[in-house]
Amino acid sequence: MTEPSKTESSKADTAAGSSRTGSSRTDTAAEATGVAVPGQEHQPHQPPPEDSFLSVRDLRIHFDTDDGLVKSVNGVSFDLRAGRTLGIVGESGSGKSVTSLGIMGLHRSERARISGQVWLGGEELIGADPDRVRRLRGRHMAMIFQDPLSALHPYYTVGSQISEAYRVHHDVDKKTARKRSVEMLDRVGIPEPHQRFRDYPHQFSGGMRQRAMIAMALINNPELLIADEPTTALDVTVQAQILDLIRDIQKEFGSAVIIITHDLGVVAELADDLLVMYGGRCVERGPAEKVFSEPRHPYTWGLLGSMPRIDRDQTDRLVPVKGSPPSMINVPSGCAFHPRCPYADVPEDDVTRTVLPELRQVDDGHYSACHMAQGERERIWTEEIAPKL
Ligand SMILES: Nc1ncnc2c1ncn2[C@@H]1O[C@H](COP(=O)(O)OP(=O)(O)OP(=O)(O)O)[C@@H](O)[C@H]1O
Repeated sequence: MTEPSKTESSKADTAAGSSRTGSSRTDTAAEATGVAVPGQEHQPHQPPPEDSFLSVRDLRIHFDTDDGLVKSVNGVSFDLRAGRTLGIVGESGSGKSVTSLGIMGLHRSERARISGQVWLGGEELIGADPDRVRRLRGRHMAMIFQDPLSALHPYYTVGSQISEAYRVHHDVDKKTARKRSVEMLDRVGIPEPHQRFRDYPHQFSGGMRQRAMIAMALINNPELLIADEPTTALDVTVQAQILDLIRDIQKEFGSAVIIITHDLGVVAELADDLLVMYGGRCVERGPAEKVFSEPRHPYTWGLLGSMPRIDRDQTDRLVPVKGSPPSMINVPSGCAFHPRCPYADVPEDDVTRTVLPELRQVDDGHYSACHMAQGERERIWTEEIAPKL
């Protein structure tokens, strides 16, 4: 990977798509990238596949809180090739944002315990020098947050922040950076971008702030773009524009994209692959079309509704699953989904309560972490349960 410019500043790091305050739950006071989870620090290092731009291996992120250890992410692994889009779905609190902030190296609190491996373009990030991670983050990765105010500094004009994000990584004068920033504001649908360039964030509406943050995230044509609910605050027309823009940037620059959303229309439209999270784990993963048409985990069945279809309406959202998400301090034993699983009561099914189901291949490139979708239980699943759903 090309070494980014050495003229980087922390303000520019902010502008390039990392967070001013991180998330509200991310401590920016310390610069450490976290401490290893006890017992996990001796994982053997396996190099990622050559065709993968981002490889995540056994990522675990826990937080030491006054109430106990919050086990937000418990062993997530995947590969993402350049030019591909991975959709991450799951209920609120399933660990989607913590995973993405972990990939970006944005868990800076000393209370964060992080282990596993994150390889970006062949370079390992977990445990790497924080300055190096910051440089990579500004130049090669960008993140679009749910809350644009977390990325925009209130004291600087929107235009100056976007320009600064560009200048940090390109040896250009202010005029050129300004021209490029105005172009980006225009591309994300900000009206009168020349005038709006001089406005402060509070002078923008919520939707415009979201678009300005997207402009800032995309200005350096990031090779990895993580979009966490990128279009939630926007009306349908602007949503479509933003999704088109993400797609255009991806096509033009072959970026790898991770999209986190509750909106099935967005994943159906953008994602090549889907990763379903529950209780900080990946419970199902595979080509989006397969996961939509033949979901193999009862949780995914629940989320998608009983008749999952790839051609869902744009406004469809993930369906709430009966029962409550697990506590991340006392994650249920065995399969964390078992207290809510309508099929955990099949005869002699103690295994769901005691044995953690591994993520196993159930079809070509399609993985499920459900005892029922594996081995002996495959028959119960395919012959008795699936036909009734
Ligand atoms: N800094 C932190 N300290 C303690 N717990 C945290 C911290 N950050 C996140 N958590 C907890 O980790 C769990 C996963 O949170 P995360 O934000 O990743 O969920 P999510 O799937 O992104 O949800 P949403 O869809 O609502 O954004 C939650 O229980 C959350 O409260």
